[in-house]
Amino acid sequence: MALLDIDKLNAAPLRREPYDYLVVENFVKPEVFGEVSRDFPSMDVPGSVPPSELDIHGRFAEMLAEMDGPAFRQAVEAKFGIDLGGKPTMFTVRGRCRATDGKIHTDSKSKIITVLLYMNDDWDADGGRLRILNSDDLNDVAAEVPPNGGTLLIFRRSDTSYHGHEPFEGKRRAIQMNWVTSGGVVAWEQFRHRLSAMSKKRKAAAVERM
Ligand SMILES: O=C(O)CCC(=O)C(=O)O
Ligand SMILES: [Fe+2]
Repeated sequence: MALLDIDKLNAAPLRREPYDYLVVENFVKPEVFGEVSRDFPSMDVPGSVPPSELDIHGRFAEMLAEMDGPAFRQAVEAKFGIDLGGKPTMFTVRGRCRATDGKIHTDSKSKIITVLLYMNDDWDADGGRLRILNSDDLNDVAAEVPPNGGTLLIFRRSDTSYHGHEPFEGKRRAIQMNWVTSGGVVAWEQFRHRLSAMSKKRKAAAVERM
């Protein structure tokens, strides 16, 4: 059975202002969300981690495979009027938010489309709600997306695709998927993540020795 509600994505309006984006609540079908959430990989590090560094299994693995499959790609292509054939995908997973996360940015130029899929239960906190911004000002808000379980946000990266959120510290689960310009980008990003993970482990070991 499909875990993702592609029909709901097809029916969602594409917003054009301040840049191209759309939001779909309950994109992960509510009847399977609990199982997907149960299989979310356990993560002890903050920051975004590539799936290759995690124990990806069960329903969560099935869901990533669906996101990486042709039905989802074709729906995004139709919605955004874009050809993603031959463009590699890149995934990262986040389990925790640091107080320093959420600063305004547009995403790097190598990203063509950014997909965010949130995996929290209902979100009560004031912080951590992603804002689609009209400018590089966190109060110049076009839309706010609470990272509730199953909510999908997709936007077309551009020099003005400003987004960010008020600080939040603690458990905040999200999957980011990008279609990127080339395979070299994916290799470079994975290398960068590995370096960063190594340096975090070294720091943790140094603290233990103290
Ligand atoms: O977690 C989010 O809501 C957004 C994260 C983000 O913008 C990023 O990692 O580039
Ligand atoms: Fe971003």
